[in-house]
Amino acid sequence: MNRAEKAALQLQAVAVLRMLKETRTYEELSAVTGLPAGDLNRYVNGHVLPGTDRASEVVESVGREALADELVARVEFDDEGYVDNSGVVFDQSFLDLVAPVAAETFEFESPDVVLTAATDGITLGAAMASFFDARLAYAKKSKETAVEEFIESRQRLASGIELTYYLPASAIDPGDTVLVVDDLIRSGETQELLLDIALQADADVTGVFALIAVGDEGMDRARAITDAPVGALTTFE
Ligand SMILES: O=P(O)(O)OC[C@H]1O[C@H](OP(=O)(O)OP(=O)(O)O)[C@H](O)[C@@H]1O
Ligand SMILES: Nc1ncnc2[nH]cnc12
Repeated sequence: MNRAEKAALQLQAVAVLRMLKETRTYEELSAVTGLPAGDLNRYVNGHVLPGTDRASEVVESVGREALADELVARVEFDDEGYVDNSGVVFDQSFLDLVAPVAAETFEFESPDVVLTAATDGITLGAAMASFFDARLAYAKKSKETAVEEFIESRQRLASGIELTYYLPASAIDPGDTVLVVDDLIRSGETQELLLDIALQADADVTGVFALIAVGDEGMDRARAITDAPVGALTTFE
């Protein structure tokens, strides 16, 4: 490992520890990592960097299960079953850790474009695009100013209200590979619209990923549209 690789690993470990510290005391973090609370405090505050052996242990321990547990600790449901996931989608460092784990778990091929829906999908989309070194495109419920050409997809929801998403036509080229991501899938209506936009763009979908699936309906709906892998970090019933 050269000096730059060591430094990158050490900083990655600090990012993991900071993420875990959000929902834990130093004593609890010590119990999770097996490292002394005093050392953890110095790492998290940036006064000292962990040595490379400790750093690689910390980074390697953050698999799907650890991130899924963290996600569960950060989301809240209201009385009607709606999810408040701002503790996750407002935390870019957490999402940056999710990207490599999602890529490995679901074996998504590296895409040309990560496609998501504004608003709450954007931070996850940015993390995934950065990990894959891909472009990020987000469809919006309104037309972007000064853009002439859009791909648009419209659907009438169960409520009778029509939902339309617009994507600037230049965002995806024919033949691009596209990974569709979103923070949450419930009915799958949003995914259906995003997949339709990818289809209209003549793109190849390499996968669908959500942080949170509420029930199976949305995931099943996505699977009915694409043969590519469809996965969520956590499914809530
Ligand atoms: O599977 P579905 O039933 O379609 O629900 C999932 C969608 O709902 C939420 O977005 P919302 O429409 O609330 O827009 P926002 O991101 O701007 O809050 C969420 O960010 C997903 O995009
Ligand atoms: N925040 C949310 N929780 C549950 N289902 C949703 N569908 C759209 N937004 C949602």
